[in-house]
Amino acid sequence: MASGHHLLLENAQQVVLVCARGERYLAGPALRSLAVLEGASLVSGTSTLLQAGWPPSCFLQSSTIQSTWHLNAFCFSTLVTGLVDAHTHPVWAGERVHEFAMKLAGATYMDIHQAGGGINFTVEQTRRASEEELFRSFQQRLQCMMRAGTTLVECKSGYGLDLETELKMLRVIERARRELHLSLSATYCGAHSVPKGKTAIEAADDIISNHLPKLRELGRSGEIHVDNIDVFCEKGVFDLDSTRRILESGKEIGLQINFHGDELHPMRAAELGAELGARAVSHLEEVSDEGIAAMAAARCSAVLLPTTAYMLRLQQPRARKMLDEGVIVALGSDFNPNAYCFSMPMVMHLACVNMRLSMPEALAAATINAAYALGKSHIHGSLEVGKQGDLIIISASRWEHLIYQFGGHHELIEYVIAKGKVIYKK
Ligand SMILES: N=CN[C@@H](CCC(=O)O)C(=O)O
Ligand SMILES: [Zn+2]
Repeated sequence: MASGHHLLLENAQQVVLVCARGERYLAGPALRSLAVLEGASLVSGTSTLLQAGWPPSCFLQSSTIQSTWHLNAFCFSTLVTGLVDAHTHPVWAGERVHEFAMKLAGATYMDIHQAGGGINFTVEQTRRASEEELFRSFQQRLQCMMRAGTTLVECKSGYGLDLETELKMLRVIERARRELHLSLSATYCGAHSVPKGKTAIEAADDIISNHLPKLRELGRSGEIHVDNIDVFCEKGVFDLDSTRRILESGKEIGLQINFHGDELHPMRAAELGAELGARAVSHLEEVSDEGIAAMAAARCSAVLLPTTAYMLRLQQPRARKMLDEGVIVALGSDFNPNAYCFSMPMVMHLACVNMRLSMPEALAAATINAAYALGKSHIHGSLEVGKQGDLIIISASRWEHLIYQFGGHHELIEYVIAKGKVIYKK
């Protein structure tokens, strides 16, 4: 064994790099086959082993590795780059299992929302919860995501709506970023719903005049780091004009635009996202043909959320048309009290069956393309030199088992490794 490395994984059946030429995303024909090494080994740490003549694509670098691991005899194991979850709402209090029963009995998402349930119900519970309480439940949810193979996760605020509670949520996300092993992308989603007692225009004014200046101040002082800005652009929530005003103001203070659009009604949100230079628009069940073309041209990624369409029995987003037109398709779990799913392997399975993605398309959407949607594909989303050493080890001869075995990820995932360090062992 050569010296100088920190993590050496030998004799894997397959090593799934996803891509190997520094691509920032995969779209079009590049999705037909992923970069997979057969019968390979991998090292994460220093580049010493390059001298031992190993293929350079097997070398990762991480500056934060604490100890040396040497895992051998993986002849029945496959290494896969860590999964990226591009859309979650993981910080909240209370529960909404009763609403699942209402939906099964025929209520729509908007029936429940307009009757004061849904997001507004969770807002009341979250406002009452202490920061510590929110952190504890958030930490447990991140653990569940991690055990399902997620190593980078987007985390939204948006169950506060008032400045005080939005900041409480963002502090919880910031604490997790500093204390826990997973990588996080923080999203300010103060326009997730119109708060009681305000119109959408008043809520937008409050966000633009009060929330965003405070975020800029806290970002400058280093107290809270926010990456993205989000709005729920939907009929009866924020219309296109209010959405535009909020997103433009967010962009002015340096946030990446990444918002909910064209979910329940066609809103021309995709067209807006393309025009504003958004990194991503999520949902898109009701996207127009023009919206798809505009997103492809603008390299604005589509974050598709198979759990939502499944849970709410919505029409599926037209993923095949998006892929055929060259849109960068990413996936997210949409974990929230409405769609309670931690598992990106299950999300990929649903994307394949219900949205007709191939397995390579689904894995790219849950790794390099999800990282692109978060502006992080230069360090996440594939196993390549210079990227963070995030990967999972599954007990299977081929990576496709991770998607094929629906709900089987707990049995399959043996190890989760983040920044070159083992953070979970089954
Ligand atoms: N559509 C808006 N937001 C969430 C649902 C949040 C909730 O119902 O609490 C979503 O992405 O599905
Ligand atoms: Zn959402």
